[in-house]
Amino acid sequence: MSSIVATTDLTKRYGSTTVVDGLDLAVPEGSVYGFLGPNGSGKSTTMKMLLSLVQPTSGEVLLMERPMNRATRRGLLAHVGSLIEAPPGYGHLTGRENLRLAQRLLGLSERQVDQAVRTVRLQDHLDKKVRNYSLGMKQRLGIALALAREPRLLILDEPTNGLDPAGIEEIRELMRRLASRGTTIMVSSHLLGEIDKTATFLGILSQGRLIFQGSRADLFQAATPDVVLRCSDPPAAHRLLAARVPSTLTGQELHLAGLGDHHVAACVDTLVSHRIGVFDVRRREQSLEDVFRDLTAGGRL
Ligand SMILES: Nc1ncnc2c1ncn2[C@@H]1O[C@H](COP(=O)(O)OP(=O)(O)OP(=O)(O)O)[C@@H](O)[C@H]1O
Repeated sequence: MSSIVATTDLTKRYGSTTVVDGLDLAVPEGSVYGFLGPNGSGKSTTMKMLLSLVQPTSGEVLLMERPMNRATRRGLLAHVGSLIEAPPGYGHLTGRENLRLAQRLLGLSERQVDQAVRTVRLQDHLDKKVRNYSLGMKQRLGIALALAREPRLLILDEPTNGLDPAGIEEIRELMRRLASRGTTIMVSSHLLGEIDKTATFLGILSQGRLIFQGSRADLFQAATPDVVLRCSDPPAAHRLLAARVPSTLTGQELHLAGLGDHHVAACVDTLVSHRIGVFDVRRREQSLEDVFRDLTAGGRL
């Protein structure tokens, strides 16, 4: 699969603070790439570097397999639509007037604008002033402006921020529709649940570093779920194992964190050799939220 966005060692420093730290991003063509990370982890800065709105301190950006630089920037960005931070649009103008402005500015056809408006389902609200739009409508107008040039790649920074559940679902549904037509979407969020169901690929950022990149299945595989162990003498087992592995005693269950299969076997061995009967050993069921929380809290992987 070819990468429509690829970065090598992409880094941004402000003074002595590194806010984006050596990113090697690979966004597969045709994917919905969920770019996740807590607030302040560097998502917006990264997206701005991809769009050449912020100059990287070091590293390289390839869009559509071509390096982004002063000479290629204009040509490459003609294939990219974006919505970064606050939705664009002049409040004192109507939706239609805003679209007309963009149409003239970007040299778009009537058909392109019409189609974009229909895609975001804004055709019945075009004569209203944008300042009277709901946040969801403003976001949809922003996406329509980004879509009108029929981009191969759409970069959306927290498009569901501040929306109510219905608005969030609308944006999700829109992303799914666009993806099914072949547009690659890179979408950021600090809330996994908001893009989890839409994203086919995930990149997770923590303190400027990419701590995971891959499919959802890869993520589950890479994160080691806790082992839950029941045995004949939980307090004794806890005393025996706590020195070697992070272990907590919850009621009659012992929870062992971050253990690979061989370590689990070694723990069971230890218990049995101390005449503690092992009743049950299983991996804890975990949601994607748990994995995300563990990863971003501990910065491990
Ligand atoms: N122009 C700037 N000068 C100095 N520091 C900056 C600048 N822009 C961003 N930062 C810092 O870089 C860090 C990452 O910010 P960024 O906006 O990229 O994070 P984010 O993951 O998008 O978070 P959020 O969701 O809150 O926007 C933050 O600590 C921010 O304060």
